[in-house]
Amino acid sequence: MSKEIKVGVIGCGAIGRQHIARLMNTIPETRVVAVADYYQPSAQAVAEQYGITCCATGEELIARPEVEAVLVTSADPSHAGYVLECIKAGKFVFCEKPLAQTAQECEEIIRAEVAGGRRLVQVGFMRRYDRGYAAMKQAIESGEIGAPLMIHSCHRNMSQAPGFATDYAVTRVAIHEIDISRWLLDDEYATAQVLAVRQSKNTQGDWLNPQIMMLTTRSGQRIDVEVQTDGAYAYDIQCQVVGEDGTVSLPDPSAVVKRAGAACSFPIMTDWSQRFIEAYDIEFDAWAKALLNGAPDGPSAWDGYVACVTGDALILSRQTGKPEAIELMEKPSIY
Ligand SMILES: NC(=O)c1ccc[n+]([C@@H]2O[C@H](COP(=O)([O-])OP(=O)(O)OC[C@H]3O[C@@H](n4cnc5c(N)ncnc54)[C@H](O)[C@@H]3O)[C@@H](O)[C@H]2O)c1
Ligand SMILES: O[C@H]1[C@H](O)[C@@H](O)[C@H](O)[C@@H](O)[C@H]1O
Repeated sequence: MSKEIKVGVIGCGAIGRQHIARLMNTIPETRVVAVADYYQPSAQAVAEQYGITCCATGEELIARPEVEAVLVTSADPSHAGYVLECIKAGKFVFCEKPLAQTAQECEEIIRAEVAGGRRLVQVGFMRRYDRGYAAMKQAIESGEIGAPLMIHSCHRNMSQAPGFATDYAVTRVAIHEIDISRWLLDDEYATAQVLAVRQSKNTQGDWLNPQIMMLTTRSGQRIDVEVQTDGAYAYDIQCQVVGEDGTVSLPDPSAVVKRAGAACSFPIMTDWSQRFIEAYDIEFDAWAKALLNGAPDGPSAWDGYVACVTGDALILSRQTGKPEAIELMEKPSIY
């Protein structure tokens, strides 16, 4: 590995372009050397902007000898295939969430990574790098609020891209709460359930909105997640952990507090890219430093797998109307 990690990026859409700018301008240890996108004009535009290589396919990018690490920011269904290809080539790969579409695909990735004997994969669960969540975890671990008993959380969005569907409320939206809640509680899930709730008139398409998702952990804690996929007043992420001696809550990002017209207010952000901008920077800074030390140490293929198994159970529960058990394979020792 060179001192400046040469990264290839597959997927030059919204987050791909933001991460490319981040890897080029904000993270000193990384440089993007090649891009690919199955919509060629998109990759060409980015390649021209930075004067870098435009590859015809993701596979070609992975195979290029100068590419030392790969960032996958293409559409969800393509993630697993590219991650497997990177493992086959022995290259580090950072995959935006979700790791795969199904738990079976995640198992295949885990088997391939374990066969190589070392971690290559990191999954883009960036909330673990958000200063607010990190401070909550520290407070929980300090023992100050006693044993955590439950989490109340909500994930409210203003809009979704065309083609959205009910299941995406789990696989694209609540997947962040699935990951962050087990990280905060340091426990695995036992059951998952979706509860029906009165539907919002602001829903912009033919899908269920809102949904309430319930999870229990092996030690009996309960997590409730209110998911508004669209039509909400802002992009608002909230989380409160209730312990036996106190609570900790996710702070809002810092903003000027205005007192005027007999009211006190502060603005709330409207989309994820601004709300978590610092978390993404910290996430990639940590990724680069870990690679230079030999291996990624952030969210792993195991974490991507647990998120998929949990998501599958939530989706099944919406059909069966009852809590579904979450059963995991044995955790390999490299995780
Ligand atoms: N961590 C986060 O907060 C976060 C936020 C946004 C998006 N994401 C994830 O990032 C990924 C991209 O999201 P986006 O909002 O940028 O979507 P997008 O639609 O704006 O961009 C996706 C890009 O990938 C390309 N693409 C699709 N399939 C491909 C394939 N098989 N091979 C190569 N290129 C392909 C598309 O042409 C497009 O340019 C998604 O998986 C999404 O879940 C994560
Ligand atoms: O609800 C959004 C999440 O908060 C973001 O972090 C992205 O993952 C995006 O794709 C989702 O639509």
